Amino acid sequence: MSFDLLSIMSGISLCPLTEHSKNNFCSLLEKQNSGIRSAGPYSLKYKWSTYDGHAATSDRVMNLNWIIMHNPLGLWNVPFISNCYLINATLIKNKATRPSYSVDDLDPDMAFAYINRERYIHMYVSNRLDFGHLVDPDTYNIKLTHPDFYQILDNKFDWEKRYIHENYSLNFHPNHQSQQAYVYWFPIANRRFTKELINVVETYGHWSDGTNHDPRLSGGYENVPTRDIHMNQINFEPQWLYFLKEYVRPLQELVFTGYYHDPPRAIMNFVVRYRPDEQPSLRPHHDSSTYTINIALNEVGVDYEGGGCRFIRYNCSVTDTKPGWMLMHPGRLTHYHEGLKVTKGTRYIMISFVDP
Ligand SMILES: O=C(O)CCC(=O)C(=O)O
Ligand SMILES: [Fe+2]
Repeated sequence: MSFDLLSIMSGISLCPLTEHSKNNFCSLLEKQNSGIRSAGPYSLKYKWSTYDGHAATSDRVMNLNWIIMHNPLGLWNVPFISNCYLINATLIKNKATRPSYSVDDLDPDMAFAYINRERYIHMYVSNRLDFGHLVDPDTYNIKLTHPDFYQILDNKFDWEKRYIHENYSLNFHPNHQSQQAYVYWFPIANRRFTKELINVVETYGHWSDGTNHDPRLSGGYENVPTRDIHMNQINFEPQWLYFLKEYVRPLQELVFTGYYHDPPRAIMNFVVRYRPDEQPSLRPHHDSSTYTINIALNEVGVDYEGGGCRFIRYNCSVTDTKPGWMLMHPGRLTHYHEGLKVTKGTRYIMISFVDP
């Protein structure tokens, strides 16, 4: 645990604070200078049901959830706080009120709250200011290239704000979807998403060799090989399937009406890399999917030249792709297609064969 002494106000916060949080803490304290205060950077998955016997009533559990939902705003006297709080320094100086973390076999946070209650030291939660959210140390892996990118299952709220395209919700406006030959086009991910995904796969670096022999597949054989990295190779498969369910499936239901498959299934989820001197193009084929998604990860004319996807039956080529925009098209039978030749630079796309 790291200690962050707040010099302006007399207090100690038991968690590293950002400048923004510090300022917010200080302005809170100016208004109410007493006791021990927890100010809002909750871990989103935190369960409030873990009080010891003294504090556990279902009423209280209800109330605390209510506070977290920001309704109504205020300063709340609560029986239990943990993870991130500010303690008035006078409580620490005085031996009789100094925090203690050990009582019988209680966990340290339970013991801390229990002793405060026994001593009539009030603990407060404020939800008046937004302090952001704590990450869950059990799932936040700082060894990953982009830990936040992996947080979709643990903190969907922040993940969505960080990675989903700012115009995603416009896809659901009537008549807003655009298509040609039943190839639909949607903004879905932002530039941070596309850049971080490229970084993650390039850092991993084990691209397939582009031959038909592919030990990653159950049959060991790939009929139409690309140079790619699968999501399970970067330990992102559960996260990716959740992305398909939460952000891709609703768009599919919008445009291919009457087809429901929740959750979507997908075994083949991979980033493809095209380069003139490696694999510049992909021969005509059908995908083994009910529908396929194809998200552009970088920018034509800037990062590469050429490239794109051509649907042969309709003589329809999509070459003006934009990073974070997703093509969605039927996989089998009608949408025989090819990857057009990249003549310069590197083109990256993210592909999923959904419901094979
Ligand atoms: O290059 C493209 O956009 C098409 C890729 C593709 O068809 C595939 O990976 O199955
Ligand atoms: Fe394909």
